[in-house]
Amino acid sequence: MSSRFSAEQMRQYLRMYLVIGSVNCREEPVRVVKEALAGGATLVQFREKGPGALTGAPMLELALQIQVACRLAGVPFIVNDDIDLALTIGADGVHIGQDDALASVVRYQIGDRILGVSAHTVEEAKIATRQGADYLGIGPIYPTISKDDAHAVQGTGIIQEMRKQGIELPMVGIGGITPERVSDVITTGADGVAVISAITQATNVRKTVELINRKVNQASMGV
Ligand SMILES: Cc1ncc(COP(=O)(O)OP(=O)(O)O)c(N)n1
Ligand SMILES: Cc1nc(C(=O)O)sc1CCOP(=O)(O)O
Ligand SMILES: [Mg+2]
Repeated sequence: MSSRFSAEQMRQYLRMYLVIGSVNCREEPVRVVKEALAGGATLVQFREKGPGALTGAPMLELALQIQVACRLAGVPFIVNDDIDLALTIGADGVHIGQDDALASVVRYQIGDRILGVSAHTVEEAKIATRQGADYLGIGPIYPTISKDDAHAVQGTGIIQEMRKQGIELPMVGIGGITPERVSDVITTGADGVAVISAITQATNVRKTVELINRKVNQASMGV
């Protein structure tokens, strides 16, 4: 089974994918999300992880506030890692990695909600496809400050390799992506970019998201 969305719709959602948790933000996370949505973020992932991450009721409250902001903007809301949280609050989907629950089991648990899976190799991408993933997160493309246990930097070559080897699933590049790097990520075959710090640490979140969106559009049109 795949999600309620077509692959083409999924590709559109992946274009400017904000990944965010309170740990990543200099200012109030809900405000950052609202600014990013105003700038045209197309998908939002709640990733409450790392030193000082919220737990319990405060974490739930933040998730709900971000979900409401996404609903009002008509943008799907994805939960990272925590399937129970996603099901409890009625999120639009989940993102899991290779060290998280098995994708085929998660697909069964979440029905036709969106399922994103991290893949670092062509083999992992093939397995995730068979197990019902709707999209792949490929990274880290560049060095990242936002994930302590990130794999070795892969460069855009991994995206090119995945496409060359016949991986057709919608795909997003992640890790160290800045507006200047968007073009290379898209032209090598990604449908979009997933970004934490370049947005959450930006002095102007809305303008940064607008710029990334513009770069994704230009690169996908070959401009
Ligand atoms: C869009 C996207 N791609 C990759 C990841 C990383 O997932 P994972 O490997 O499970 O690592 P954590 O984010 O859970 O630390 C992601 N979250 N989103
Ligand atoms: C959450 C995450 N996953 C990665 C992977 O390689 O799978 S890299 C990463 C962190 C991305 O944050 P930033 O945009 O600040 O580099
Ligand atoms: Mg994970």
